[in-house]
Amino acid sequence: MGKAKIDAAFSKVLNQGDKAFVPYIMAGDGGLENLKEQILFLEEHGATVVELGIPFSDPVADGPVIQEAGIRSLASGTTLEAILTSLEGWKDTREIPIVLMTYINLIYSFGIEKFAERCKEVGVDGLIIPDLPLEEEELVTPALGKSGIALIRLVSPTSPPHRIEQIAKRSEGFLYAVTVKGTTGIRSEYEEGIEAYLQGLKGYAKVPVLAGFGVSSPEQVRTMSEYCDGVIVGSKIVDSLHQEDRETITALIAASKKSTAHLT
Ligand SMILES: O=P(O)(O)OC[C@@H](O)[C@@H](O)c1c[nH]c2ccccc12
Repeated sequence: MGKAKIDAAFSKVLNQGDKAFVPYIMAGDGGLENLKEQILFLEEHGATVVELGIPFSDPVADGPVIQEAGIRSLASGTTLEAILTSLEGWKDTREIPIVLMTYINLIYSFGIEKFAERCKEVGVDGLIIPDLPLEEEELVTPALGKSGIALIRLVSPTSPPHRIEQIAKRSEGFLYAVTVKGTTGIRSEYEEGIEAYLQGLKGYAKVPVLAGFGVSSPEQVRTMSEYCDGVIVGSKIVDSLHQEDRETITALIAASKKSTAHLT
């Protein structure tokens, strides 16, 4: 459970020569009653860990596709407690580790200690809290440490080097390397810099380094994975689930596997 479960999932994938693939989905988009089927689908098709977004009224770090998914989810009545209860109901059915992506406000109003305990109970293995800066981490790290839940840190190319080093050294579960400055779609201009940036992170991090933001095609999955341990794909997965286009999802996951690495 927890951190150890995430570590084991990455070791397994990386030891067999594949790259890690972490899909992001918004809990309750398409109805919370479908969460189990959605996650088991991702597990069955070879995802390494699922990043599960909790819908929130003020999602400052989410892009437009994810924001829309959050609005749909909230409109269908999804609550944090209902998500946790759903996860608890079938925790023995899944093997894939679950990482919740949620803002600090939600955790704070739930109660930090209570939240960490509840996460452990329902089989949540890690947390991503995008609006929790390094300086404020102490707010949650004692409770998470006690429950064995990994705190996944994010770094971005705009973080100053000493800060990147500090964050990377503390990383647990995996290090989330944001690969774009600002908006997506200008990847080719960054390619050279990105390679050095990701390889630099690998030098500091004690856990796998995964690249996220703007990865939306099998080709990008392969290219980005060359420089690190794998990728996180959000908007494209959320959009494909919403469009009921499961083939796009399986093709993205397949691109992280060694056996398809030669295909274009
Ligand atoms: O959507 P993209 O470009 O594929 O990037 C993943 C990202 O959306 C997902 O990990 C995420 C959703 N909300 C976030 C908030 C902060 C950081 C990351 C996220």
